[in-house]
Amino acid sequence: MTILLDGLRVLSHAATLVDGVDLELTPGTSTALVGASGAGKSLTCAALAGLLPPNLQVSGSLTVTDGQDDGAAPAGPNLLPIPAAQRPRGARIALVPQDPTPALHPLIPVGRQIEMACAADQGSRKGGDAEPLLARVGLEGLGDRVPARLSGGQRQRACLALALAGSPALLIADEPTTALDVIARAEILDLLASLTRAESAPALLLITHDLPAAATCQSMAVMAGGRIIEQGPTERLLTRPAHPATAAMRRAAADETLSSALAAVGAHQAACGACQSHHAEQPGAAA
Ligand SMILES: Nc1ncnc2c1ncn2[C@@H]1O[C@H](COP(=O)(O)OP(=O)(O)OP(=O)(O)O)[C@@H](O)[C@H]1O
Repeated sequence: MTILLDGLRVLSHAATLVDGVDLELTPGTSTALVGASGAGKSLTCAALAGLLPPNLQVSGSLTVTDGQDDGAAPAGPNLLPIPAAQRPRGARIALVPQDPTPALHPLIPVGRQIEMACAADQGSRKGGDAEPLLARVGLEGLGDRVPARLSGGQRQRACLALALAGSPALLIADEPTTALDVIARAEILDLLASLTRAESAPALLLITHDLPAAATCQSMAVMAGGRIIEQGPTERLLTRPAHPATAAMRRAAADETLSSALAAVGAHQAACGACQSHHAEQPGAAA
């Protein structure tokens, strides 16, 4: 199976917001979509997921080709003009939002919400079984809790389970770790990586500003000004970026780490200096 986005353009009146984006995604692989604020990442993903606001015009094609990757299988219909809810089963593209709270019903236990999503996917009135999905995202035994009784990381896991209930060909995670502490962040990145290794795994597209998070993906696409300026294996882009904007992002990420470490060392030395002179002034302090 291959998910092929070809020549995506998104326009708002005369303004071109996304300008000729091509992506090829295969189930079981992970791709990070990175770029500065306003580069066009969210609009690209909204177009992929069939969730663009109605004030925007879209052109290009998005096809999900089923079967073997030998080019023999016919491509499906162009999904770009088809809204998310009307896309055919097996060609669905799920978007996990940055903030899980508004995406979950506040009064319904998350297990029930997942059952309803499974039932909707199967077109049945009976609830589906939430347990396998709860287990897949590490929420075993927590299905009877309403979202307010879950941590931020657990709510993000519940959103992932809801997205997986539709058996998507592609799972898009939009900055899924922004609101999380470092431990929950690492756990969600680990979970996303494990989802792509599972049997009948979807393709994963991770939108992020966070280059260390992008490094957990096999490949990376860098956006600027509505275009993809560079894409390829993550290891190559992070070690030998070809485009100056990718190199600048890499330097900024490295400087950020270095400057915060230096600031922390400086603060520590200042505190130690103050502490030592305080002790030296005390009667009986060792010289
Ligand atoms: N509904 C809309 N109508 C008109 N312009 C829009 C709309 N949504 C986004 N834009 C514009 O399109 C451009 C790309 O926006 P987009 O949200 O895709 O950027 P982004 O790369 O996801 O940024 P960020 O990382 O800050 O979320 C921006 O200039 C933005 O102002």
